Amino acid sequence: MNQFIPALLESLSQALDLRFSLPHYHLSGDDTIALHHYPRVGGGERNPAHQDFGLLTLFIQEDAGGRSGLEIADLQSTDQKGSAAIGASARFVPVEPGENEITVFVGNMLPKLAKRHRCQGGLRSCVHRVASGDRERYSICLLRACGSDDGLG
Ligand SMILES: O=C(O)CCC(=O)C(=O)O
Ligand SMILES: [Fe+2]
Repeated sequence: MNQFIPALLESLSQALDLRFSLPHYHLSGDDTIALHHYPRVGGGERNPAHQDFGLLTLFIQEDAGGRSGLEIADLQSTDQKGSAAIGASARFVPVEPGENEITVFVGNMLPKLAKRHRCQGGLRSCVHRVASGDRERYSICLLRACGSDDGLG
């Protein structure tokens, strides 16, 4: 993990055409690993629409076949702001990663950093939720934060 994460972040810096190096902002970062177990639920949401606080979130989710329940908001489909209002108005799109794939979400801090570095590209924090489903679901999320001295908290 110690080598993989910086290499992945450097690749993302290039792919997103950022004018700064993402690994730099992680050297002193406080990270959170979240292990989720969602029981089967017939209706409603298992995790309501929200944005993650950090720079990026990396997900590994089991491939149990069928729909996992993880969905992202199409931010073009609403002019609302804030995750609750977006959650109530946006169109949601299922995220179905294949085997051995990692899903990467933009968190709240990355657009702020991009703005600070005057990067183009209109990065926006990903609004996501876990919908109901007739399968149990497990996921592992690594929420990457900035260091506390980066002034973005
Ligand atoms: O379990 C999932 O796939 C989503 C979890 C999540 O959104 C989070 O931990 O912030
Ligand atoms: Fe999340």
